[in-house]
Amino acid sequence: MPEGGDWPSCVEQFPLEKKIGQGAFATVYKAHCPAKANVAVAIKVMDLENINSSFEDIRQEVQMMRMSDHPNILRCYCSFVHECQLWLVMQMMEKGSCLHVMTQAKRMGMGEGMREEWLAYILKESLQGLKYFHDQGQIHRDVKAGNILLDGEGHVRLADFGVSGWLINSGDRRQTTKTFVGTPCWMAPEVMEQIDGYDYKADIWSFGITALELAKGYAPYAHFAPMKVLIMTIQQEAPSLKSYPDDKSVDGEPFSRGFREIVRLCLQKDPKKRPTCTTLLNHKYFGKRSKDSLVSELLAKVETVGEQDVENTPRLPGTGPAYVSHDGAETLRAGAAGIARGEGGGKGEYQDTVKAGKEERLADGSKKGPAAEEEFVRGTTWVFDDGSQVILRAEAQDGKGAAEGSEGQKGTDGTKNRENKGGGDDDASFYDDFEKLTKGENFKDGDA
Ligand SMILES: Nc1ncnc2c1ncn2[C@@H]1O[C@H](COP(=O)(O)OP(=O)(O)OP(=O)(O)O)[C@@H](O)[C@H]1O
Repeated sequence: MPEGGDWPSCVEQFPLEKKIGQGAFATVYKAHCPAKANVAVAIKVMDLENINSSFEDIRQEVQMMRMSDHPNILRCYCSFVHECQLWLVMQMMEKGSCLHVMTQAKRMGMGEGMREEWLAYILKESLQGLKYFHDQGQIHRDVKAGNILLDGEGHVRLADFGVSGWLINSGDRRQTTKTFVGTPCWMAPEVMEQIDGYDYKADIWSFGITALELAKGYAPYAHFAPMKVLIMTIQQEAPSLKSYPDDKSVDGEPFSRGFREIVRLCLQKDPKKRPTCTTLLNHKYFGKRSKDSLVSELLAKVETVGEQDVENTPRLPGTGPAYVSHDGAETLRAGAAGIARGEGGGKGEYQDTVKAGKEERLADGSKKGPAAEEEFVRGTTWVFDDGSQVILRAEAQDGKGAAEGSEGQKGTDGTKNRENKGGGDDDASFYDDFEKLTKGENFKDGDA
């Protein structure tokens, strides 16, 4: 392994061979580095258009990534700018991400999700990597199966630390700053609400969602449109295996009590109640875990990345990035407070509610009594990967709320807005349109 020493930092030293992955913001290629004994590397190429951080910030973070030294953290060897792209030269993990492995396994007829002994090992290793970040006072912010990488020997490394913080929607930069916030399905409720801020416990929530994702092959609300994911996460009970049509493992076996317990502990809505990585690692569920069957029964069957063409598998609706647009700290702090954290949000009682002013409006246009005394902000906008937007707007003074759903990039000004300034019938038709808008119809095929 070519650790240490100076790495070259020019494109000529990394002739790209094959595309091995496609994310929302980056394309990943395989290359070999002649100056480093021809070692195989993975190069993540990101358009600078998508990057919202200063080069100094990125330089410092890459420096930190380069210095990260843990068996469960992906190494970043060097980075440089080429034309309008940022190149990150990283350690090659031959089997790609857990998401990639699960997609391949499904295609081979091995079913959806991983067997429990495989995923328990992967979770334990990932948790060790996450603990390393947390011990250094860092938050990962984007823990998910797509960011857990595997090699052929069953080594597990957490990737993309810090990268999410650099990104913005490349859409309309003129109008507003769009801060990358996360991927709705994995986002903790407190990250969505942005009321009191959030801390490293947000990663523990994402870890719990990832546990379910590995178990069943997709995140609990992945089939719902992003706005719905936000509302469900905030309003409903925390997801669990019960959120799926059946709660069995891919081999038809029920998941262990230990697994259910880990998921329950991580997916507590109150971040303070969630355990730390250390507490989780001390749980007997993570006691003795072997990679043997993962390697022989799964990884041995999965092709090495770069040996097959990368297909742009369409994303499920709730699995694309989401941003919050804001005009300043004030708005961001209040964030999605405009999304009702409904008292009516019990299990199976999902309601499309948007709180506006001092009222809570239901999907049928009726009102549901006085909402909690919260400060509402003007114009909190969630922007999703497909360009669709939902603007939650409140006029606290007169109690009349307005919510707009808009489809991005339509019309000459770049936006097509659907306005509603309060009022029952208008509300009902707004929600009809809103429902249509968020059904996922706007998700383009091939949006990977
Ligand atoms: N170091 C690596 N070694 C091998 N394969 C990699 C490596 N990094 C990324 N990949 C592959 O490339 C794919 C795309 O990676 P990328 O980080 O751009 O997107 P993602 O994490 O899958 O999705 P998103 O853009 O939503 O974060 C991964 O799913 C993985 O299969």
